[in-house]
Amino acid sequence: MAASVTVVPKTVQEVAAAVVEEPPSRYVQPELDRHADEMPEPIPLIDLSRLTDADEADKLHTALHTWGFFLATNHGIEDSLMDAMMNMSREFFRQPDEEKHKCSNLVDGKPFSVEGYVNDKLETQDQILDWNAQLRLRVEPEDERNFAIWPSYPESFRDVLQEYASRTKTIRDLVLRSMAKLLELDDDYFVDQISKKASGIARFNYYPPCSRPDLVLGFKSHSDGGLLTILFVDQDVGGLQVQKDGKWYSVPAKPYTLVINIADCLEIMNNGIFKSPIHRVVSNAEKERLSLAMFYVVDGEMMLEPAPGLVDEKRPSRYRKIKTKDFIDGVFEHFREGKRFIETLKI
Ligand SMILES: O=C(O)CCC(=O)C(=O)O
Ligand SMILES: [Fe+2]
Repeated sequence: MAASVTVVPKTVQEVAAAVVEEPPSRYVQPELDRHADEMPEPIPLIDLSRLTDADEADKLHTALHTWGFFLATNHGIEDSLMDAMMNMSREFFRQPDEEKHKCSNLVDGKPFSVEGYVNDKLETQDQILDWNAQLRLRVEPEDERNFAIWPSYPESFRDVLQEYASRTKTIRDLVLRSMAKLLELDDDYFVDQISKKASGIARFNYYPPCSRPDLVLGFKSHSDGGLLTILFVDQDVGGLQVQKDGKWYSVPAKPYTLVINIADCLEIMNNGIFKSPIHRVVSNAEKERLSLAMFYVVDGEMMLEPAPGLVDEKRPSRYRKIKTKDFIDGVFEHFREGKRFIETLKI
């Protein structure tokens, strides 16, 4: 086992700015095969304004069953709000380092919080880092928004994010209700699991171009730890790939559509009927890429377990019960090593 160390690396933006030819070895993925196939059939594009129609609900069912991902249109967020959100993010990341560090998650040089302009903890010497800088901000519960750490530049960042977050929360509930219906649960089953203490994190990802995209990953292979993720990807810059039956497929970037995926807590709650997809992001040499992922989780004190209505003799519970907080801690620990904690809970 590698010796444990706590080293705070430079953020990837600082590293990327200094790199001329080769990325430092800490970022180099051994034997990376970044190839992905075209999807045999495109990921279904779901019209969220028509989810009560049987044909649209069927499409959602197919998407969740096949990919765990779907593309969403007519989601209720105006193009202008999406543009504003992405532009704010771009402006934030383009600031000089000392400005961004005002939102740092460090105290005395050590990471203290999941929130902020993030420096990930380096737990071991051989941990490989992603070619990706992040700003993470808690948006739920609303009364726990820590504005002290939210960027004050660009000036309207705060208002735009609050508006954006109120829209994605509505989308979250709409999708959770549709999923419950597809699983023949009470429509509100999943929504009712979300108490006032449930959290929502906005994660702004910034992927600098990399001179050697064949050596690094923007985001290493993982599944999301929460309940549901609502992702908004920069126009025209691809890179997201999803795994199915051990093969990688490219997820197309489509302007003004959202990419929504099931995450691990929901896989447990639906007893593995819909899986939380494994995905990653490959880097590119020319263009910077941005994305904004809204992660929704249940309250940390809640016990995670399959919905009783989805457990019977034919389909016994497939996951061990666990407190959500312990689950999320396990997700972070395993992610650093490129592993998935959910695998350890399978019965
Ligand atoms: O940037 C992307 O397309 C995906 C980001 C992602 O997977 C994540 O933030 O968990
Ligand atoms: Fe993800």
